[in-house]
Amino acid sequence: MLKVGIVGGTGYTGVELLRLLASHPQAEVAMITSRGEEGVAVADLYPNLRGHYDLCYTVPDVEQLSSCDVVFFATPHNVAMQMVPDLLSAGTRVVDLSADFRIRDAAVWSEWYHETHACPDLLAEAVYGLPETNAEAIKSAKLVACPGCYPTAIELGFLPLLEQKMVDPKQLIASAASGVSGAGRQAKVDNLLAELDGSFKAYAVNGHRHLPEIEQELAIAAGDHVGLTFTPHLLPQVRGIHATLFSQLTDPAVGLDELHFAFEQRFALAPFVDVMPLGSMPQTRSVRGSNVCRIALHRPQNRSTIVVLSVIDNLVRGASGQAIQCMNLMFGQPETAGLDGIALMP
Ligand SMILES: NC(=O)C1=CN([C@@H]2O[C@H](COP(=O)(O)OP(=O)(O)OC[C@H]3O[C@@H](n4cnc5c(N)ncnc54)[C@H](OP(=O)(O)O)[C@@H]3O)[C@@H](O)[C@H]2O)C=CC1
Ligand SMILES: CC(=O)N[C@@H](CCC(=O)OP(=O)(O)O)C(=O)O
Repeated sequence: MLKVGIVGGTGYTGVELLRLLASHPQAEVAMITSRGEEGVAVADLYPNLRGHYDLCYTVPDVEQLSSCDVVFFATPHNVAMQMVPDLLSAGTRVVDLSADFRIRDAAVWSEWYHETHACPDLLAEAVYGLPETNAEAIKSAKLVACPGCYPTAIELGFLPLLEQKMVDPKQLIASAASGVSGAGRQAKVDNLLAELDGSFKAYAVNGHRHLPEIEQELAIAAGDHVGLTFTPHLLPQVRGIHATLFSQLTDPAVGLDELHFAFEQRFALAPFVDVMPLGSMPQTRSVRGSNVCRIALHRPQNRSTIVVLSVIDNLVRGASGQAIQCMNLMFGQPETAGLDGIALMP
């Protein structure tokens, strides 16, 4: 049994880790932290966990956490980076759901996160936790930096097109919308039902912190610099990301069937990417609660703009599910262990 610790267990990704790990055959959560809820039983805060956990929250303590085989950080940025060096020194492997280790360049990280990086020397060691591109490196990683939720949906949707140089890497556009659980379990006026219900809006149009992360990873896929315009939106629902991705064909003679085949081939061995039949329009509810990313490909009016639709559950494939997928790879478990739940519909 893998002994698991979770730092940040009262937030949405923390409780989603608990929900998913409850049915993992080879992992047991031994420790879960909260500074605000010390001593409270997790099942008292989250009744969906009643009967599955006897655990109570404790305050984060590196020495205690280092008795675990793996520690997940489900915390805001600038938390993991304070504790990770000591955990790694103690031989504990880390899966960080926050943005602390996603960006290779400490100066770029500081520019977008407005803090000085606490351990820039670890950035080169951290492995970006997108299993479809980095599975081999994840297997031996001591520190995995899980991708952001928007980056997961957007990178998977663009990957085959860029890797095969089928589209112009300088002309990429991603218009994406997220459910409000993406903003975490914090008291903010913007997250109130009365602010969200019946409404839809864009935000961070002039620069979202996921932009450098997505461009960094797409540049690796393309083998070239990329130019991305990324516009996030807030959806009046709890879970789900819907990304609509636009790119320009480098060779307009290439047919849609050929592009679709390239996607099918690229993800043939990926247990959590579903390349849908031509003409499909994936909905966020088709992935709600599941670790699957569903992708559909379109070429309107047979012109040279390719439209890719990519949907995920931000809390599962965009965070906790993908983090467990990485843990499975790191510890030689079946990649799908604990993750075979089917999406909830309706
Ligand atoms: N929500 C989403 O869809 C996604 C989130 N992420 C990322 O995952 C991380 C967690 O997100 P989410 O669950 O939404 O966040 P929440 O705000 O819902 O929860 C944050 C958790 O971190 C704990 N925490 C806060 N500050 C500290 C600290 N200084 N030291 C230790 N623990 C702390 C909180 O508990 P307490 O204060 O009691 O200690 C709480 O349990 C973030 O980095 C987020 O960006 C990534 C992908 C998707
Ligand atoms: C709806 C909403 O507010 N979403 C968050 C991003 C989601 C997230 O959790 O960001 P990370 O994946 O980097 O942790 C935002 O726009 O900042």
